[in-house]
Amino acid sequence: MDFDFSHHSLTTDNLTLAHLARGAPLVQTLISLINEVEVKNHELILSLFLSEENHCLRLLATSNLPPAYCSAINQMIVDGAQQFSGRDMEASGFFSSLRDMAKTYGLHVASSAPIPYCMHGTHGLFIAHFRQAQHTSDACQQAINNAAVLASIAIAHHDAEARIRKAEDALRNNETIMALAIDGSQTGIWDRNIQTNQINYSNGWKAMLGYSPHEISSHLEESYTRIHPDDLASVKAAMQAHFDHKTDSYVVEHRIRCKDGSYKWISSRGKIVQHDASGRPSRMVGTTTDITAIRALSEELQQNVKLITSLTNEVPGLVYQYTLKPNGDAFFSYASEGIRDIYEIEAEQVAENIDAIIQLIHPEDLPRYQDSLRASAINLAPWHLEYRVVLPRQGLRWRQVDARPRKLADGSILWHGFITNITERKRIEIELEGFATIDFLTQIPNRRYFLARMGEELARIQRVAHARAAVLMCDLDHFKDVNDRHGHAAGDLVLKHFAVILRNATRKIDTAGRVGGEEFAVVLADAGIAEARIFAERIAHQIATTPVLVGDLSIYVTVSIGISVMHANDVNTDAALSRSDSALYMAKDMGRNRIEVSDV
Ligand SMILES: Nc1nc2c(ncn2[C@@H]2O[C@H](COP(=O)(O)OP(=O)(O)OP(=O)(O)O)[C@@H](O)[C@H]2O)c(=O)[nH]1
Repeated sequence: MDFDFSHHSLTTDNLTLAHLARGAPLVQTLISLINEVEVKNHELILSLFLSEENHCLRLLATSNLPPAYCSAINQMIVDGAQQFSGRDMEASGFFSSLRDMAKTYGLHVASSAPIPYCMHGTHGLFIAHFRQAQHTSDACQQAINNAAVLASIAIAHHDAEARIRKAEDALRNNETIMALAIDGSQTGIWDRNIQTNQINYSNGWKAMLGYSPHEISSHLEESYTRIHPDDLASVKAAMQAHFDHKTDSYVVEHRIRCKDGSYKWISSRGKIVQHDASGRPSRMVGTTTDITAIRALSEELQQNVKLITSLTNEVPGLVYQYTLKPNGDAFFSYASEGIRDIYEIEAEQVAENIDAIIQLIHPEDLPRYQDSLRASAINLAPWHLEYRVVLPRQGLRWRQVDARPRKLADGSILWHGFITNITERKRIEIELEGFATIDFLTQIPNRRYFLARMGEELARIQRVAHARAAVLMCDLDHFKDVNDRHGHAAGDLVLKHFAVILRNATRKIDTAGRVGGEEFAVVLADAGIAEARIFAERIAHQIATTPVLVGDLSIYVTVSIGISVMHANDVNTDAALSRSDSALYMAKDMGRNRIEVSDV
């Protein structure tokens, strides 16, 4: 039996659109649509299935289709959109199996209509059943097609709304995160209309200064009254620089008055974000961050640095930090003002390398200086040294260094230490040493005592007829090489070793002394040239054949010796000494490791 579907479809459209306008849930809208079509034909049962991504059908809306039959359709797989076109259903394998299944539920498949989606494709399809077997009229098919279009609109509308809701949720979420971040960073936001000079502040901005949301006006001029008078010029200059395109953004730190009259330090940043049609800036937005606490902390830090600097500058001498990099680069990472007195240079001169200092160290002390520093680095042992410097203004001066090394993660070594002026102490020490009789290093008579003993011997010769005495000057050969090759400490051991040889070789009536760095002298009482030569040969042989052991090293040295005898008519001790010295000079000249006798 036929029905006037064309009149009916108009009512259905309106009803469906009314549902959409009301924002009714999708399924409710679709069921109302289905009811509207069914109510005009009692034999018709409409059902709407969505096609899933896995090519299955899923029931979305029906009023009268038996649930068990719906579940069976839900399991069916559809192979393509073309099968959904109603008139072709006879040709479709899907519909022939659907028709067989419908019969088991006492129903007859009448027709179907795809639910269009965009230009091509479908959301799914309407399937129409009849309770009695009958022909589907064109008008009926038209009504089903029309319902399919309306369903498509309802589904698209629903999808669009869902997308908008999702975007709104994401935006709200972002806004919440942004608000939390701004709150947590003690930051307020401002927005300035450059042409009207109105500024709007966020509530957080106002709260930062202790104001409630309605307490601050939006006049630019009023904002200037809150800026500390001493900072106003720099704030305006920073703003102008940005307006004049001299800066990418407006950035300034200044003080601002709070509601209670106190001042806070703030960091204000902003940027022009809009221009009017003629290109003039029209809007600027920015942030204001409370940096009072950070400023206070940095001021405290600066005070501490000042305190440490003035303390180190007050300490007499040079307080310093010295760095030795794994690649050998060395420099003073810190040097107090004392460097001007200790080395007569500026800290900057040694901030990158220490050449300026190396040049000032006395050449004789430089090897000791470098050896001891190296040893401190290798053993990570405290560095202590007394050494001489030759300064442009002060001349020869004594310095003492004391420093502690520490190894850093990158392999560098860092010393913290100080260098003091010990010139006066050294002067007294040297003076006192003059009064002493024993040489500290070798523990044999020193030069002063040796000359005194020589004087006594000369007096004896001048007093006693036929009395004799021989004078030997001994100088170790190439001693500088020993120092250079094995270090100063090894050189000291060699000096001590030779002193022991001399002490063991001399009698009570003889005197052996250290008269210079590596120079030794001997007075042999009651001895002439022949006895002196035998003595000289003995000690020369001993030193040449008994090595000094330094660790695994055996250091061999030789000695050159000059011999002369004292004369009763010598005016002083210098006479015999200088004759022996000339003979020694000859021995050196003739190739070293030799004994030469003065012929005078
Ligand atoms: N280890 C050590 N070396 C010293 C001491 N006093 C002086 N010297 C060093 O002795 C060396 C003497 O060197 P030179 O005068 O050039 O003589 P040399 O190398 O022995 O050469 P010749 O005498 O010509 O064979 C210098 O390098 C001094 O630094 C000391 O107390 N200990």
